Amino acid sequence: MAVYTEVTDEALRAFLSEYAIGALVAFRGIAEGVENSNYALKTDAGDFILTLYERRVDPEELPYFLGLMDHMAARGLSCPVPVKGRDGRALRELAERPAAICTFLPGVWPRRVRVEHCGPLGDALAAMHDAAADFPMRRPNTLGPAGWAPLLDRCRGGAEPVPGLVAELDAALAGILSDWPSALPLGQIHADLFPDNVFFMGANGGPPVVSGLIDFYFACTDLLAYDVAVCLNAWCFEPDLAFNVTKARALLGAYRARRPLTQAEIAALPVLCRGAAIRFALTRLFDWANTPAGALVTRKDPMEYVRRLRFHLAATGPEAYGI
Ligand SMILES: Nc1ncnc2c1ncn2[C@@H]1O[C@H](COP(=O)(O)OP(=O)(O)O)[C@@H](O)[C@H]1O
Ligand SMILES: N[C@@H](CCOP(=O)(O)O)C(=O)O
Repeated sequence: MAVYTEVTDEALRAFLSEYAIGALVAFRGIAEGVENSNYALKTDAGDFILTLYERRVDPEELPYFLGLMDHMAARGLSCPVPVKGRDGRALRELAERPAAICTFLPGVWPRRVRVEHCGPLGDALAAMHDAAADFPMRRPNTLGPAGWAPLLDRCRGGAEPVPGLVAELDAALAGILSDWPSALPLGQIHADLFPDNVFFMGANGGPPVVSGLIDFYFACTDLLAYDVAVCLNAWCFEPDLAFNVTKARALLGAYRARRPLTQAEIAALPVLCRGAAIRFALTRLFDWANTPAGALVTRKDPMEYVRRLRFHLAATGPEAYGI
C-alpha cells in the first residue's frame, strides 16, 4: 500500500487503546501498493497491519470486505483476519479515515514470477472461490464493464502517455462491451490478484507454496472466470510483455483441478482477458493524471496493460492461453 494519510504516535496510541492487542512497540508506513494507507504495527502481542481506507473505497462497503475475509478465513483460507476491538467492532476511525487492523500474514510476494508460482496461484484462486462460495453478501463490481466507459471518459483531455491512446482504448472497449458474456458462473472474486497480493514461502529451497492472499478491497460479486482472466494478465506475461503460455497452462491447469471451468467460460477467455487488461489500463491511466502530489506512492505504467490488451485482441480463441 501507499501512505496518503499520516498518523501521529499520539493518535495511534489512543486508537490502540480500543483493542486488546498489547502495547505499541513499533510502527512504519508501507510504501508498496497504490490504494489505501497501510502501516505495519508491532505490539508486544505480535505483528499486525493497520489500514486507513482512502478515496476509492466506499466506507459503506467495508462490512462486505471485512466480512468476506472473516468468512474465508473461517473456511480455512489463509488471508488477513480483521481484529475486533474490545467493543466487538473491527471497523473504526483514525485520522478522520475509516480504519481497521488485520492480522499479519507471513511470506513474501514474488518479485519475479516463475512458472513454479503459477500452479500454486491457480490452486489458491480456486480455493478462494470455493471458500467464498457461501458468503451471503453481494457487492457489484464498480470497476467492471459498466464502469469502464465512464472511467475512460474521465481520462479524456488529460495527459496521454502515448498520443492516440484514448482513441485506441475507445475502439477496443466498444468490441469488448459488445462481446461481454452475461451467463457465466458468478461468485465472490478477488478482482486484483496480482503477484503483490499473493505471499509465498519455499521450504528449504523446495517449490514455492502459497502462504496467503491479501488486499481484498476490490473484491466483488462477478464472473468467476473474470478473476482467472485478471490472473492470466498479471502473472503470465514476461517483463518484455511477451505472453508465456507455459505459465498460463500451469495457472489454468491447477485452477481447473480444483474448480473445473465450463465450456462457456473457456470460450469466453479471450474477451475476459481483454476486459481485465483494459480495466487495469484505465485505472492506471486515470491515476497517471490524478495521483495527489507528494503521496508516498509509485504510479504504475498504463502502457503495460495496453500492450497486454493488444495481445488479447490478437488472440483468436482460448487456444492462445494453452487450453
Ligand atoms: N495482512 C498482511 N500481512 C502482511 N503484510 C501485509 C498485509 N497486508 C498488507 N501487507 C503489506 O502491505 C503491502 C501493500 O498491501 P496491499 O493490500 O496490496 O495495498 P494496496 O491495496 O494499497 O495495494 C503488501 O505488499 C505487504 O507488504
Ligand atoms: N494491481 C493494480 C493496482 C492496485 O494495486 P495493488 O497494490 O492493490 O495490487 C495495478 O497493478 O494496476
